[in-house]
Amino acid sequence: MIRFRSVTKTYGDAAPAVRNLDLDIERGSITVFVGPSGCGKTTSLRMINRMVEPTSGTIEVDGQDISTVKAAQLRRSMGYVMQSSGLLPHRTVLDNVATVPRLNGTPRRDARRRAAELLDVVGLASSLGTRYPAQLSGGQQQRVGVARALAADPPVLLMDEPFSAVDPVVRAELQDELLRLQQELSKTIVFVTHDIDEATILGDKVAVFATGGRLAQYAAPEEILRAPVDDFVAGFVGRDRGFRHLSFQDGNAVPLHPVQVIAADRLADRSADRSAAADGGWALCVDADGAPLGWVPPGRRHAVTTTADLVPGGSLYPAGTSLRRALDAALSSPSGLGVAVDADGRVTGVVQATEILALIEAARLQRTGS
Ligand SMILES: Nc1ncnc2c1ncn2[C@@H]1O[C@H](COP(=O)(O)OP(=O)(O)OP(=O)(O)O)[C@@H](O)[C@H]1O
Repeated sequence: MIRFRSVTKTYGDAAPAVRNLDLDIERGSITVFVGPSGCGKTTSLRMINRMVEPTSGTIEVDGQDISTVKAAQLRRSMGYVMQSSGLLPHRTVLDNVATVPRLNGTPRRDARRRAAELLDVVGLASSLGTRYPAQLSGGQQQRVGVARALAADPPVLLMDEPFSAVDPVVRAELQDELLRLQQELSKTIVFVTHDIDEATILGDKVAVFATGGRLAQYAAPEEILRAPVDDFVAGFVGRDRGFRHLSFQDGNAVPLHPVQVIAADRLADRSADRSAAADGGWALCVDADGAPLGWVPPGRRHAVTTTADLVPGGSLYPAGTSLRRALDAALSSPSGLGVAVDADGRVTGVVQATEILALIEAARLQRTGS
């Protein structure tokens, strides 16, 4: 547990960067500091490992006031990941990851073996170990940064906008990867971001900071989206917050309907599925494993003879996940039918936007007791 008690930080004679912060961060959870630029997120994060000293107040880690612990010793128990991966350019990836264990006295060979394991843990091929940082993509460099922070197996991981310099697709991958890692590792992670979407995806708890270093709200992400405490938080979580909140609503109750399916290797078969064409419904083409390939529009069965003729599908709904995924699948599908898939990517049925909206409305009525 990391505990901030009435912590204020003032740089020189400027207004406080962090103002009277009280915050309890639970062990083994991901806590996200989010807020606009200059509101004191990084300062708050850096006070945890004494890169920045508070002007007043105390910070405790597992009951111990960190001002009584040597900064170097404290930092050994806390991995740190920055926006720029901060890798040493003249060292190979493997040696970068092995740096802290080496400093801690781990023999070179053991440190390298552990480093190679960690590359695997963060989803990097071991062949990348002999490269230099400049020979990696931005996303790969950030993964190495995470591996390096994990190398000494610290209980606490401090992450300062670690994914903000990579493109949105890679960023989403890195977020998924972090959540997967956390399931295995159960570290206490404190994560700084500007991005409310990232905060709600990653955080068990989210601390929204307002300008002037004030903690505006500290709660589970679903609560922040559903019930922002003030206009500042409401404005910060933004216009899409109703839609984002659907991420936290269980999709298990969404009715799955059967869909007309055509195997890809039957597309060219003129004698097959004529009746399907005649009925005027949308048909879904699937590959040999049952994964969706695209749609055959009503009455167009005769014109679709190869997969190149298919109408591309929308997003997929991994069955039972959130209402957001279900609704997005339905809204993005050319047929209006959202394609549900199982864990192996096989089509299990389709969902309809009107039915999902009815569930959302029922949940709202239940919540408000009306
Ligand atoms: N070393 C420093 N010396 C003087 N002022 C600083 C220093 N570090 C931060 N500040 C000031 O403290 C305030 C909070 O900065 P901080 O970096 O903690 O905010 P932030 O929310 O992390 O911002 P960003 O998202 O832009 O990184 C800002 O006004 C900043 O200019």
